[in-house]
Amino acid sequence: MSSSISQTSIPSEIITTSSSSVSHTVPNRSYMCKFIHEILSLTDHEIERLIQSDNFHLLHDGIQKFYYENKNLKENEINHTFEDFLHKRDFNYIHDTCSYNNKIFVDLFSNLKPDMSWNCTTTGSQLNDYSSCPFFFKSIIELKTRKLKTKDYDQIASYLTSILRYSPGRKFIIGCLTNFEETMLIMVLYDDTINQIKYIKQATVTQLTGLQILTLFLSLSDTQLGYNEKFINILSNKKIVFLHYLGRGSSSFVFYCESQQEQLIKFVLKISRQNCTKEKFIIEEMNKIKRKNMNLIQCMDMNFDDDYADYLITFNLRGVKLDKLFMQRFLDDTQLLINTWQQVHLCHKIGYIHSDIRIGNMIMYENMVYIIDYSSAVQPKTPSYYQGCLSTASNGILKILGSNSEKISLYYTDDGISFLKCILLLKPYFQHYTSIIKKAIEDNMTCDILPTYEYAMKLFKDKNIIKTLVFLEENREILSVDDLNNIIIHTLKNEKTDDYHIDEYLQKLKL
Ligand SMILES: Nc1ncnc2c1ncn2[C@@H]1O[C@H](COP(=O)(O)OP(=O)(O)OP(=O)(O)O)[C@@H](O)[C@H]1O
Repeated sequence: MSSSISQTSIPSEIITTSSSSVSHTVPNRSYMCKFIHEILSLTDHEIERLIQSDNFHLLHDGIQKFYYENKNLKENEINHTFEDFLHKRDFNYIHDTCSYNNKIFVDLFSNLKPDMSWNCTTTGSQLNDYSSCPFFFKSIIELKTRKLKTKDYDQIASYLTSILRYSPGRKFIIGCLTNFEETMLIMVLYDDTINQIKYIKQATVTQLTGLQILTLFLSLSDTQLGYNEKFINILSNKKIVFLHYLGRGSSSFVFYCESQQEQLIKFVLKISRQNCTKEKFIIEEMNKIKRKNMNLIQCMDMNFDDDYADYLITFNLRGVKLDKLFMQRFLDDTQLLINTWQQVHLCHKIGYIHSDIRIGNMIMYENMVYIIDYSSAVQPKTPSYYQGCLSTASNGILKILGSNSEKISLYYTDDGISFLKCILLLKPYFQHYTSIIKKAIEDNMTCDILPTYEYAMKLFKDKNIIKTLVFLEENREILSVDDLNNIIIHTLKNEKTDDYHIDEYLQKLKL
């Protein structure tokens, strides 16, 4: 399988670890080179005017003095000293984050720590829990005390990418890499049309000195950095208070919140870089046709009435991830499995394929399992870039992704296969292969997943669940929603019985 998989989709989790924690490094990241004025969308003349201004001179001379006084400091010391320097000059919102440990910050950057973060904080000069949410970041500065290296570009580019991929509607972000004598601007852009991130670095040919470029960077406005405050305003206008951070997906952060308007309503808020209208629509349509007592997640109408409201979605219940004990119950309790599957079937009934069925997209609430995250859902015969996870994708999908990176069509059966693969990955006899698949995702070696499934499915060909999987793979393109439902329910009901002749049942269906 080619590396194209990692470009068109964001690998997702296997069991509990978040998909996006897998890797923020893109192998062989390629950069376009542009002049400073192109990166900043300014003319040479505008840049010239800026650097002639009194404010620029004042800041530039201050940084120069700072540099000469502190050039012998160690890297971790210089961050802190530079923070002090900036705060004294009213740059209150740039923080030394070398050792910042807040959970959201740690999750956002996958345990790595940018040197300095330029945030939009509501609480003055202190970083607090929620000001390290991705959509509060304006930029990142990486401070080095040695010559800049290629790996430094990659490091800052991955920080900027993390912010960009979780910032609703944000098109680009500009960061700064400096050792004071040399400064480089890096721009990361999101091209929604081709679902790809692009990297731009500043051309080394420039008349400006490192200190001038750094001063110029610090003088940039929010808009020039790609930051848009309008989105944040919705949250403050609606007086939404964040109570708990619940987790993140590959394009969203999720919080338990309280609305401080008339009624103190509590709800789950997902803030996504992607438009959530489709996900909202699907959940609402499913709720219209669901049976009375069926467990199903619901959206809440918070009247966000704003352009940016499309990047927000609210849910009625706050679940928890399936823990070890519950996963065991999930495996043993046939009725629980059927209830969970029925939510996927309902999604099919309204004409959508969930396309990201995995344990990480199941939450537990009052002893029931709820399927979440309908954001990757697609309609059959509608080619699109695959956004689901790879660890539970059907072999059919894995094969196609291995040979091209174009849009692909999915089938309802793909969800059935993913559902059974979720169970398979938890089975004791499959654990060796579960580890291989998990490692393949972590190491970005997604090409190993398909052969692992193919090999293990031959090895365990007598297991009932594998017999169904083989049948579903063979008939992936032709099974109707109802046939698929019957097969899955039949398999779940009979999966644990030894004298079960699934072949006969499946052959009957084939006829
Ligand atoms: N209702 C909820 N209750 C508790 N936690 C939730 C809820 N909804 C989402 N979460 C948490 O937030 C995480 C991200 O949510 P979700 O999977 O919907 O985001 P996403 O960005 O669309 O994900 P994906 O990576 O699949 O594209 C979930 O894995 C889960 O941990």
